[in-house]
Amino acid sequence: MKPDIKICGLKTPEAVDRALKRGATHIGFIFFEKSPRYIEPDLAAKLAEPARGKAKIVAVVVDPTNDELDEIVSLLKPDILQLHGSESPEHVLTIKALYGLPVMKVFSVRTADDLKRVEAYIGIADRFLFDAKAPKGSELPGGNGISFDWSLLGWIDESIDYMLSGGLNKNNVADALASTKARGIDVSSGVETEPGVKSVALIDEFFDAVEKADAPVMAPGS
Ligand SMILES: O=C(O)c1ccccc1N[C@@H]1O[C@H](COP(=O)(O)O)[C@@H](O)[C@H]1O
Repeated sequence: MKPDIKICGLKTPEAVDRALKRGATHIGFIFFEKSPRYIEPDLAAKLAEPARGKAKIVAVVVDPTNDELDEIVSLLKPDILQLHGSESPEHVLTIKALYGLPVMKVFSVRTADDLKRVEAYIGIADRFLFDAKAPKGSELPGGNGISFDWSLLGWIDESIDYMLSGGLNKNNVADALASTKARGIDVSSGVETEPGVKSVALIDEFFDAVEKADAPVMAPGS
């Protein structure tokens, strides 16, 4: 089955356009002010316009207040809220009830312990996203361009719908898909020339790598 592909941290019409042309199923906008990918909600709304009905529009927020969510939801009208902080199951339920939107809850992973609380969110979060835990000293909870040990996800049942992120790029995405049961992949730094600067060439190369990974292996002579 073809994986969902989310290109995250978009800030230009060129990058949005290329992601859509290549078949991104999700495009993400970052509403975390310390991020080099931060974008004002009104600008994100304009950039997202060509994606409506073609790809899911994802608002990435970190321990958001209701005021922040009110502004983002009313301007951007996202399809999904990506909760990338330490939102409790109760907070996720409150957000879902307030905004009526599906939630993708992020778990930041370095060790097996980081996955202990997943069960508490089953039946509450609509989807999970497993990302690498930020290195010490980083101000960003995500978007650090580093991977984690994917074998830690081995116990996660196939019935659990999750995306994978953290340092994915054209060189490791095939391996990531082969080594996990991720139904989707999410990339930001891996399609950038520097933090916050997306490259259409790298977006192309990322999609090429996913397509190659997905292509059936032909028997010799066939
Ligand atoms: O990208 C950011 O700056 C960011 C800031 C705050 C929360 C999440 C952020 N990005 C998310 O991080 C992952 C993986 O990024 P990368 O490919 O390792 O750079 C992705 O889910 C982004 O949504």
